[in-house]
Amino acid sequence: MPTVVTLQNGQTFSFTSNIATDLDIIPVIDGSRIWSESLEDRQAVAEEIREASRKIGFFYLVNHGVDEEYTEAVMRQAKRFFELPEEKKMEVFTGLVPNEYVGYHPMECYNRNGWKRQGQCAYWKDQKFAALGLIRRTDLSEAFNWAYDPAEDPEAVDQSPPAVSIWPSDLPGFREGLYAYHTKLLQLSRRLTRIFALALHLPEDFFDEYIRQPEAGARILHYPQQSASVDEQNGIGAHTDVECFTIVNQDETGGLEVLSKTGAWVKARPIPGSFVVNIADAFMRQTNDFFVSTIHRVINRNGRERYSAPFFFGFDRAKPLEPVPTCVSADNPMKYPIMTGGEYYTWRTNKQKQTNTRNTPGQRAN
Ligand SMILES: O=C(O)CCC(=O)C(=O)O
Ligand SMILES: [Fe+2]
Repeated sequence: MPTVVTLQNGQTFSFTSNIATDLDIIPVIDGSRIWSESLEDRQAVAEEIREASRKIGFFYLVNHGVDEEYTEAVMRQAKRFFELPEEKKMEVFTGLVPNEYVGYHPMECYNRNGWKRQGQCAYWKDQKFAALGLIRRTDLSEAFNWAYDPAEDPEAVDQSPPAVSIWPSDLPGFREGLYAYHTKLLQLSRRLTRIFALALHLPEDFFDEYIRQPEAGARILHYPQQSASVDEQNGIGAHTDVECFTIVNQDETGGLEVLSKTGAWVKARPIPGSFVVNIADAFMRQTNDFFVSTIHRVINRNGRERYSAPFFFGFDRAKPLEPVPTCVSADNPMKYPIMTGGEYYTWRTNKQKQTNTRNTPGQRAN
């Protein structure tokens, strides 16, 4: 019997086996050419990215130009933060900030894949109901998110938007370490956006006006080693990302899995020095499904603690996500209603925050 799951973007999907395989379906792309002076080189890498983005929606980027000084520093800061006592981390609880995804997301409080039966709910622990099936637990991970801040963007055109992130007290160097990384990833993402324009057979500067003030949030995550089975619990449940594309910096533990088009879970094994890049929902909408936003999850049964740092890049909140002209035609009209980036992100953020079992009605974002 295939398992059917409904995601927060409304999409349903199914898979027949919950066991991930090692199939090599995620291409490894040499990113050095995205920085090349030669348009031919940039077009060549763009064609590889085009194929990856429409077939699987995931690729590894090696030789991406971000020094390991930054990728390692962000992991060190992650370890420092997650080692703090729970009450210290709860000082920056995300439930305190309506509409924004910033701050601390506690362990085992979210349920990304929409499972109904949660460990915290007493009724499912009752013998007579427990007999109805597995007790399913909320995601075994904790996260801290921070947002774009024009003061940390060397290319910012407008310094007026307020910084929305919240920061723990008494953790010197934490904010600085995270923003040093964030600024490098902003630079890489702006460059990649130009390559995505070429990949969509558009002029290279086509999306430039969308990324002067981008939506660019990031998070650090900690996944303890799980002892529960994959059927009972995930590190982060099956989901798609919200913005245009995500750049994931993962440690050497492993655990990220991608759902292939044939319904098999495939391991995105760690490749030292690489980033994993994936297409997210706003880009899939804008390209009228030409690029695919692929379902993924994390299961850490690898015998050690896992840390990761995804960076989520999206277009300016104020701009309508107009269809990409090379992806619509009389025979292939736009499938989605047009809304601004901001309207789309806010809707999705609130949906996600409401799966947090710790939000009290007073704290709930809406
Ligand atoms: O930890 C990872 O490798 C991926 C995390 C992820 O998918 C997310 O935060 O959206
Ligand atoms: Fe994700």
